[in-house]
Parts: sequence; structure tokens; C-alpha cells
Amino acid sequence: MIDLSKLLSLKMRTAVWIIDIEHSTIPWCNKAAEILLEDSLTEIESGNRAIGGSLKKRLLTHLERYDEGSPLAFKWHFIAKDGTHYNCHGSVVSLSDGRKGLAVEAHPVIDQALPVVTHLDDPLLGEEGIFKRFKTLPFAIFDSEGNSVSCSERFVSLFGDITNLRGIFEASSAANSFVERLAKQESLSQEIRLLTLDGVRWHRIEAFSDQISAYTYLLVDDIQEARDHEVALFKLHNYDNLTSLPNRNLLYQQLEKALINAKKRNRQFGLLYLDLDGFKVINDTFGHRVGDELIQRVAERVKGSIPTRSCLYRLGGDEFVVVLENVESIEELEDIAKAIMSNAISTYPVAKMEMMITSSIGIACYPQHANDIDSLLKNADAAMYQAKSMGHNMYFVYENRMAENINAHLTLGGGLRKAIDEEEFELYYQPKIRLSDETTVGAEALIRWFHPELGMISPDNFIPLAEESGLILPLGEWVIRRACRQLQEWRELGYPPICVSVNLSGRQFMQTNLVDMVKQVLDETGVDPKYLELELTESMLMADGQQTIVKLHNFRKLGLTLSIDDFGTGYSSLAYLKKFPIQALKIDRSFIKDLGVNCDDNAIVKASIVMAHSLNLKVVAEGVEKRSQVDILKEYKCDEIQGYYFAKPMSSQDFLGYMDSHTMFYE
Ligand SMILES: Nc1nc2c(ncn2[C@@H]2O[C@@H]3COP(=O)(O)O[C@H]4[C@@H](O)[C@H](n5cnc6c(=O)[nH]c(N)nc65)O[C@@H]4COP(=O)(O)O[C@H]3[C@H]2O)c(=O)[nH]1
Repeated sequence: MIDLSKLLSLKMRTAVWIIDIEHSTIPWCNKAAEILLEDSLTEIESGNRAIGGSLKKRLLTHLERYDEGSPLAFKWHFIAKDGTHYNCHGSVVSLSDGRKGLAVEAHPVIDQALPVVTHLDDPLLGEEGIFKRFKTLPFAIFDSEGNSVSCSERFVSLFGDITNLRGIFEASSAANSFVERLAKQESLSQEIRLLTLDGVRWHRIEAFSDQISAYTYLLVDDIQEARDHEVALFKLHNYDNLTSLPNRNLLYQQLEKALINAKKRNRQFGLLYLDLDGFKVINDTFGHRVGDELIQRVAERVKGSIPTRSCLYRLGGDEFVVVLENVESIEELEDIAKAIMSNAISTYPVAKMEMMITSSIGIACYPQHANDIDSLLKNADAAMYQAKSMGHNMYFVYENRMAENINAHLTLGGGLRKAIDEEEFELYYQPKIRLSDETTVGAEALIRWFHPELGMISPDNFIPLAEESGLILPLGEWVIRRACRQLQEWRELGYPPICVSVNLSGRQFMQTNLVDMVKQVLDETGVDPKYLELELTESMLMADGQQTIVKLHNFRKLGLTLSIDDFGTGYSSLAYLKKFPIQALKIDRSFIKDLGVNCDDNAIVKASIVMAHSLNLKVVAEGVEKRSQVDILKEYKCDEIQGYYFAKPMSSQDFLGYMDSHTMFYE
């Protein structure tokens, strides 16, 4: 017959030991405990391991109160030398001389693969009374028919009154295979889901069959916590916390598999690289909480837009990847991009606002565009950049030339700092015309970068880079100073002053000392503040309500004019703008483009003008290219217009010529 105490010593993964509290010794421990208590092994062997004074006192009080065999009603924490945490619980046992001791069980909080030992002499525990002593350990004996012979109290408390071995296997219907395997071998160790009174939980079973008695000895160890921990760890490593989408790790794993499959079966697979348009500005302006919520909504919508056989991953930030295996043609990937784009058109309700956000998408396919995973991702990224540089909500399929563009983009970023130092920038000026008499009343200053190799670079290409790198702050300051100096130069040349507007970027607007900086430039250049106008965007105003209002009032106190640029493309309504001390709004050129062609645009422009006037705001229409648009805007009583129909942005030198040849309005 198998010695059950030996079995407990040898095979139980849970560390178990007995404490003689009175004598401060540990008269018995199993191998797992021996490893756990390694630091005091010598003392354990010599029976001299001391028990800390306070624990001793606490335990002794409990011993007095509890009967032999009773589990203590409390657990305590034990930190092993290697830093692993254990939950300990114990039950009162009788020691060989009849005194009371404590049997302790330590369950790792994180799974610990404690090695199984091959030998141990157990000097103290005989088989007799073992069920009584180790009430807290779950073990049981079954006969050759699987009928229960004896169970520890812990076993019964876990599994109920089990009459037959098969009863605990109900959750996995593995009873037959387990019994069959055990018939063929002496011992068996298996991780399996067992049906307990608390539901189905993962356990490790150590089973032994005694050939002579035909008894089966079963030790079970609840490893659910460890399994949960593993699952949590897996999720942490492989899934994105915010969206619950698989992350970069799983993306690489799927791509590796897809590549092997595609090579073996001569198939294609492709990916779409998505980057949200202008997400950074939203994040900077509205804060990360709003940004995070928007990312969640976008992830849900994109997921709902793609075929079920494709998979969506979040790479981090505002970047996502869709992978589709067994692609028949590139059009399949393009169709996915089109579906994502068309679904992006409706707004996202986020933080009590209606937000709009689109994405730029790059497509690359194996084997046409790359033969390995990294190049495929890189090329899809390059195609995405191409889409971004062409505008918003666009997709591009990779072509070789795109790799060169992305290099240019990187070089641009690097060259910006140098460009600021070496003054490679210039301000261009576009006239603003008063509609009632078509006289020029002001100008908008627009920055240009004259790159020594790449020639003139449009602000749409480098302002986002400057924003990303923070260089927008010195650059923005340069623009304001340059515009003010220009006003002074024109005055010195004898031209009466006109009003010049400059654009502020989101990050620049958040600059804490912005008002002071503008004031200093005005003082330094001697420009009358009424000739300087700042163009803000709707999203800037949404940022931090109170601080924004304070900043705007401070600008007003300085005497500047404030206007809202690109009106209609953001998130605010005219009613909302009423809160802010602004004097003008500029209707975005996307509404002007189809004036007279698209009835909706006509209605929007007309209504915006009427409402703006009712709020005492001046209205400027930008992007006016045709006489017909001028006439419609005149009919709608728009105040000022700006656009190629009258003049394109021009250098300061050319603007002098313009002023000489056009009717200018001066106060
Ligand atoms: N198709 C068409 N376009 C027209 C017409 N009339 C004007 N435009 C263009 O529309 C843009 C108007 O400027 P924005 O909306 O403030 O948009 C500006 C502004 O947001 C930004 N930007 C320009 N200069 C600065 C600057 O100094 N600081 C900051 N932060 N942003 C700037 O870059 C954007 C693009 O500037 P630009 O390329 O100069 O493009 C300018 C202008 O050249 C027209 O009739 N038809």
C-alpha cells in the first residue's frame, strides 16, 4: 500500500509544513516547502527554525481557540527569498506528543513550477490519521472500480460527496481516458478542468495507482489562479488595453503565419496600414481622455467595416493595421479601404461632441510589393504617407516611388531645425477683398519654405512636422515677428497700414506665454495691435474651456482681432462660438468650391453668414476662384473674400506691386 504521507511529501506541488509553535520549530515539511524555506533549511533540519515573536503570539492565541483539525479562519502572506508571493492558510494538527501544532499550506500567488522530488524520508507522519492532520489538502483514495474509499475534508469541501472518481471529470468528459491511462501506468500527472462546488476550475492532478491494492490515490492542486494569471499575462502582451484589439505582437505572429501559408500554397495576402488624420491635434487640443475615447470609437467602427475573415490590429497611437489572407486581387484590399473611408464620414459622438475623423490608408500585398514582413509593413506605411500627403480620407496602393517620398519626409523633419536657423522661410501675403466695393482691406500671411534642394515646400507638408517636433513654437514666433516687421516696413515705405492675419497652430495656441510673446513682438516692432489678426481654428477653442477664454480675452485686451479659420470643418456650432470673444469667421473653402453647384453648400454658406451676422461677426469666404462665387457671396452679404479669383498668395515684394496697382482701403 502506498504511504500517503510520502506521497504528500513527494508529489504535492503546494508547499506544506507543520509548525510546532510552542518550540518554534518545524518538525515536518514536504519538498516544496523545503525549497520555499530554503533560506532557513539548516535550522529546519536541526529543528531550530525560529518563529518570529509577533507571529508566534498570534498563532498561539489562535491555537488555544481552535480544535484539532479546524482550519484557521484567516490567511497570511509569505514572501519567499526569490520575491514570490504566497498565500498561507493553516489548520490545527496534533503533534506526536499530543500537543497542538499548525499545518501550513502555501499557495503561490503566481504559478511556481516547483520541482517534484525523487526521495524524502518522512520521519514524523505515519499514514494513520493523515486525513485528519492534513484536512486542508485535497486528496482522496478510490478503489479499482473508481468508488471513493476515503477523502480529506478539503477534497469534500471542493468536490462535494464524490462517490465515484468519474464525478470530478464531468466538466471535461475525460474520465474514461484518465482511467484508461492510469491503468497502463503507475502514476499520472495532468492539468485538467474539474467540476468543483465553486464551478469548473483548472487543476493539476497527481494520480498513483497501487498495483497490489488496486487503489488510486489522487492529489489535486487548484491552479486556476495561475492559469488566470497566464491568460492575463498573455492578454497584456498581445492585446491593446484601450481597444482590446490584438496588438503589434500578434500582428507579427499572424503575418509570419500568413507568409508561411502563402509561400506554401502559392497564395497572396495583404495589409492596410491606417493612420488617423489630424489625431494629434485632437489629442493636444481636447486632452488624452477624449483622444482615447475617439480611438475606441474608431476601432469599433473600422472593425465593423472590414470583412469578418480579416483581422484588425492596433499598432499603438492612432495607427491600425488590417490583415487579409488568401487575397485574390488587390481590388479586394481596395474595397476594404473604401468601406473604411465611407464609414468614416459620419461623426463620432465623443465627450458630448460630434467629432469627425478620417484616416489615410496605405495598401501593400505579398508577393507583389515585398517578400518579407518588415518590408511589407514598411511599404504599406510609405503608401499611407503618400495618401496623407494628398489630403485626408484617402488610400494608396504601394508603388516603388513611394519609398523615396518617405525618405524625403524624414529628411524634411531633420531639415526643419536647420531651416529655422538659416532663415529659409518667407511669408507670402494673400489679399483680402471687401465685397461691397471690391477694395483690398487686408492680407493673410502664409508661410513658405524655400528648401535649398527641394525648392518651395507647402506649409501643409511641413507644419504637421513642425507640430510633431515642437519646432512650431520658434517657427510660430518667427511668423508673428516677421509679419509685424513687414507691417512696419510697409509703413516706413509710405504705405498706410493694412490689417495682416497670421495662422496659429494648435500646439502654439497652448503655449503658456503666447500672449506675452505676442505683446513683446508688438512692443518691439511698434505695430498698432489693431492691425494684427490671429486666425484660430475651431478645435483650438474646444481645448480647455476656461483657460482658452482667458487667453482670448487677454489677446482682446492687447487690442488684437481674432478670427476662426476653416469654419465648418471642425466640431463647433455657431451658438458655441458665441462664448468666445471673436470678431470674424472664415468659411472654409470646401464649402465655397461648389457654391452655385451644390444646393447644400449654398444653404450652409447662406445660413452661416446670416447667423454670424446675428452674432456681430464679420464673415470672410476663402478659396474664391470664380466670378459666379463672388456674385453669390455678394448676394448672401458676405463681408470679405479671399481667393485666387482676386490674387494668389505673393511675396512681400510682389505685394508692394499689388498695393500700387489696386484700390486699397485704409482707415
Ligand atoms: N485652392 C485654392 N486655395 C487657395 C485659394 N485661396 C487661398 N488658397 C490657399 O488656402 C490656404 C489658406 O490658408 P489656411 O486655410 O489658413 O491653411 C493654411 C494654414 O492652415 C497653414 N499655414 C500657412 N501658413 C502658416 C503659418 O504661418 N503658421 C501656421 N501655423 N500655419 C500656416 O497651411 C495651410 C495651407 O497654406 P497654403 O498652402 O498657403 O494655402 C493657403 C492659400 O494659398 C483659392 O482660391 N483656391
